[in-house]
Amino acid sequence: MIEVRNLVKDYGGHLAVDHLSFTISDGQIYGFLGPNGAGKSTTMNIMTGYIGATEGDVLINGHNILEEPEEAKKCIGYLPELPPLYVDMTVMEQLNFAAELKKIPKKEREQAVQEVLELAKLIEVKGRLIRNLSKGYRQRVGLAQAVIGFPPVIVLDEPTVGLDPKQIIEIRDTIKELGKKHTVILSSHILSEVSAVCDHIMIIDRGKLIASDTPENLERQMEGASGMELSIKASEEEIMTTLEAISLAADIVVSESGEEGIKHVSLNFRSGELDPEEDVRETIFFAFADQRLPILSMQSQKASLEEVFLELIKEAESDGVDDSYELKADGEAEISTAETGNEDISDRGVEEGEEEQSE
Ligand SMILES: Nc1ncnc2c1ncn2[C@@H]1O[C@H](COP(=O)(O)OP(=O)(O)OP(=O)(O)O)[C@@H](O)[C@H]1O
Repeated sequence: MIEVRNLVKDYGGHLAVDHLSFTISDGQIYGFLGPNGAGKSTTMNIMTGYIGATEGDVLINGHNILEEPEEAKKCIGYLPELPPLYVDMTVMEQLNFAAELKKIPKKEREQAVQEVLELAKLIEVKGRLIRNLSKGYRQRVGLAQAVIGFPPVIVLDEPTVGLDPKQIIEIRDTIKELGKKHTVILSSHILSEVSAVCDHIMIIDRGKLIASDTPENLERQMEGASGMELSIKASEEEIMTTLEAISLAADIVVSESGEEGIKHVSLNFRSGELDPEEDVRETIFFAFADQRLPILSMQSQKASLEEVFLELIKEAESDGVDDSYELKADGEAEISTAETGNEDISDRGVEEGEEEQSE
C-alpha cells in the first residue's frame, strides 16, 4: 500500500504539487491523468525517491521514502519519463547492471534478467547496443529495467509516449499482465490510455487531485444525463415554471419544435450537481405529469469519460493558467524523446531543493 500525505513541491514559488493526499491499494492498476504540467511527473519522482518534497510524506508499504529510502525503494520499480539507459551497453548488459543495482543476489540475476527479457519481448535484441535500438525498443528496455526482480509496486511515467500504435498496444498488454500480480501506477495525459488499462483513475490538475474513482464511477457521476432533449406539449412559460420548481442544476433552452403547441427543450446539466441517487428523468417526468403537461419524448445523453474529464478541468483551462495544456483523447501522444545517454541509473539520494527535472 502507498500513502501520500499532504505532499507539496514548491519550485521557487511555483507549486507543482499542492497538498496532494491519496492512498493506493495493493493489486490494482492506477492511472494518473492530467494535462501537461499538472504535476504527474513531479509526484511520481517524489513517490519513488528521485526528488525530495517540500512538505508531506510518502509511505511505501509502511516505509517512509525519506526516512527509510532503501526499504521503500526496494518495493518500487520506476520507469521515469526518460528512461535512464547506457547507450553503449547491450540490452543484456544494461539489464544485468540494473539487477546489480537492485541488489538482486548474483545467482538469481540470470533468471531475473531472463524473466524481464521475455516479459518485455526483448529476447531477439538482447545482444544489440541500446544506441542502435528504436524508440519503442528502448522504452521496452526501460520497462524491463523498472520491473526487474518484480517489486510489488511498479511506477510508469508516460510509458507509451512516442510509441507507434502497435507498440502502444503491446506495452498496454504488458502493463495489464503486470497488473495481475503487482500494483501499477502509470501517468498519462491521454484519456484513452488510462481508461484502457486502469482500475482506478486519479485526475490531477495544477498539482491538486480533482477526482479519484473507477472509470465506471467517473462516468456514472453524470449518468442519467449530461444533457437531455425533450418535446413537451406546453407553453414556454409553463415549461420554465415547472423546471424552476424542481430546481434543476441545468442550462435550459426552449425552442419551437415545428409542431403547433409543442416545444423542444434542451437541458445541459452542470457536472457534479446532480444527485447520483436520483434519476433526474423521473423527477422531470413527474414534475410535468403533476402539471398535466405531457412529455411527448425524452432522450438523455450520457457523458463519456472524456467529457467528465474535460468538464473537471474546464475551469483550469478557461483560467488560462497552463497554456501548455493539451489533451489527446485518442491516438498517440507527442513524441518526447531526448538522448538519455550516459545518465547514471543508480539510486539517487533525496536532496532537498534538487531541481534537475526538466519540464
Ligand atoms: N525542475 C523544475 N524546476 C521548476 N519547475 C518545474 C521543474 N520540474 C517541473 N516544473 C514545473 O512543475 C509543473 C509540473 O510539472 P510536471 O513535469 O510534474 O507535470 P506533468 O503533469 O508530469 O506534465 P507532463 O505531462 O508535461 O510531463 C510544471 O508547471 C513544470 O513547469
